[in-house]
Parts: sequence; C-alpha cells; structure tokens
Amino acid sequence: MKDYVLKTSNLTKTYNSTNVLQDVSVSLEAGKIYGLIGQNGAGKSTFMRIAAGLVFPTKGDIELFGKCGERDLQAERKRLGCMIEYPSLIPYMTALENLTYHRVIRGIPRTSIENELLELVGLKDTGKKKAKNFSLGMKQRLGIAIALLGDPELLILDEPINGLDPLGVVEIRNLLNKLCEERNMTILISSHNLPELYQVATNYIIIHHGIIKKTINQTELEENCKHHILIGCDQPEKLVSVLEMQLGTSNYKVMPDKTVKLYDYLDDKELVARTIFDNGIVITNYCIQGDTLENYFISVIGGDRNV
Ligand SMILES: Nc1ncnc2c1ncn2[C@@H]1O[C@H](COP(=O)(O)OP(=O)(O)OP(=O)(O)O)[C@@H](O)[C@H]1O
Repeated sequence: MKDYVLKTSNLTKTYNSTNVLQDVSVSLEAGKIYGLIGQNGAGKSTFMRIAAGLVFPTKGDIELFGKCGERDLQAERKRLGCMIEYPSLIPYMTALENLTYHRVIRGIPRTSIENELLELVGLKDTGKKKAKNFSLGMKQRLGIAIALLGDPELLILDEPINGLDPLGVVEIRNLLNKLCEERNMTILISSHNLPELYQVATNYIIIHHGIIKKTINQTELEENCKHHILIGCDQPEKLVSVLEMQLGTSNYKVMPDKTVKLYDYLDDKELVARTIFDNGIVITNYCIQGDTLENYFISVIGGDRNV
C-alpha cells in the first residue's frame, strides 16, 4: 500500500460565492517532489494554505499522515513546514538571527539546528550581512531554512523559484533534491515557471480555475512529450502485427483507446502509412505528436498560453 503524506477529498473553497478550489482530490506520496502548476489565480496558494492549516476549506476532507479531524490534523501539522508567498524574514537581522528568532517563537529548544540549517541551505558564511541585503535566492533559501526548523516531513513551498536567476534555481533544486533524498521529505512546490519547475519536480499537479486538470509523474510526462506517430485504425491487432512483422519494430505503445503510438519511423511516415494501407487496414487517425513540456501543460489547461 502506498504511503500518503497528504490526501484531500473534494476540497472546495468559496470566496464571495466563487469556488476558487472545486472538488480538489489529490494524494501526495512520501519522498516525492510535487510541482503544483497553474496560472495566476488558479488556486495554488489557497490549496497550500488549506493544507498548512492557515485557511479552512468550505467543504471536503483532508488527511495528513493518515490522520483526519481538526484535532488530529492540528497535531500532525507539526510535521509540516511551509513557506507560502514570501519568506517571513526580519530584514535588519542576519541569517542566524532570523533563524534564532523563528526557533524561539516556535519553541524549538535545539540551538544547534540553526547552524545545521545554515550549512544545509548554503548560508553559513553570510556572517553579519543583514537579510535585507541578501539576493532573492539567498532570501528564498533562508525562508526554506525557517520552514525546515521543525524538521518537517512535508515541506510546502509557494513559488520559491520565481524570479531567481539560473544559478539561484540550481541552488534551490540541489537543496530540494538533497532534502528529498537524504530525509525522504515530501515537497509540494508551486510555480508557473515550467522549465524551471521541470528541473525540480518528480510529479506534477495541474490546476486550472480551482479544478485539478491532471496529475502526472515524470515518466508519464516524458512519454507524453516524446515524439511519435499516432495511428488510429479499424483493426488495431492487425496493425500491431504489421508493425512487428513487416516494419520490424516493437517500439510502439497501444493506448487504452486502441490507438497506437509508434516511436520509430518518424522520418519515414509515408512508408508506415503505405504498409498499413497495403495490408487492408483503414486508417482513421494518423499524425505526428509530442511536444515541449510547456505546450503539454497548455494543452491540458485548454490552450491558454498564460501559464
Ligand atoms: N482571502 C481571499 N478573499 C477573497 N478572494 C481570495 C482570497 N484569497 C484568494 N482569493 C482569490 O482566490 C483565487 C485563487 O487565488 P490563489 O492565490 O490561491 O491563486 P494562485 O494560483 O496562488 O495565484 P498566483 O500564482 O497569482 O499566486 C484568486 O482569484 C484570488 O483572488
């Protein structure tokens, strides 16, 4: 049985009679990095706030580490760390002072965790430099360190890579991978910067106007994006035999709707069409498919480019 860290069922949030989240049912498995993708206003932060217990849902259920009910949820939320919207930094304090401040107000006694976290997020050499003078990437990493103070098993990060330069993205990516690998941490991270998110996530949840449009893992995503000839026909079994016996390929996949994705012969699609036709198979669909990740997401949300 899969070990779910967070499970929601039909989660709905209504503001001013508008559903900003509608029947959101998702399950996060332990040790994975989930990218939550959606346009501005899609409901990403609202979902994260509800998961973190900062906002109550209008309807629906949440299960955290297998527990539900408000009292149990509150206890389980100690196992969760979050940075939602902006890191809550005190600008005139150093990185260490910021961590001390947050550690004390959260009642965490272990002082050694401060230097451990500064080391982990690559800020141990920042000395007397005040947070207000940090680069955006340093601020985000300090925000993540604050979120890690309680040694969480689930980390929720709202747009931690937006606006970072490529080096900043790499630093955050390395940090998240390390947390995932070394601590088996589950991470939920939102962004609308898809190429950057792709560098980080292992699974994706696509949300549009408060509705989950798709959940997909990295392998499935790559499969969807890999270029292929999509073939629909009246005799799929015979088509498979023609591919195997006459075209000598087993590099294809039969889809649930009986269409076939052929990953070979992309440079010679006429030969494939002719061979199928010569075997008396009626072709109902024949096209090249496969795309960039960004276009895949756009197609899932219905063609709107402003992701
Ligand atoms: N407290 C609130 N009161 C009323 N409406 C709200 C409130 N919080 C969020 N909303 C609305 O809910 C919708 C979803 O907002 P949310 O911040 O969750 O989206 P988002 O996907 O995180 O967007 P962004 O990428 O811009 O941060 C938006 O239309 C927003 O205006």
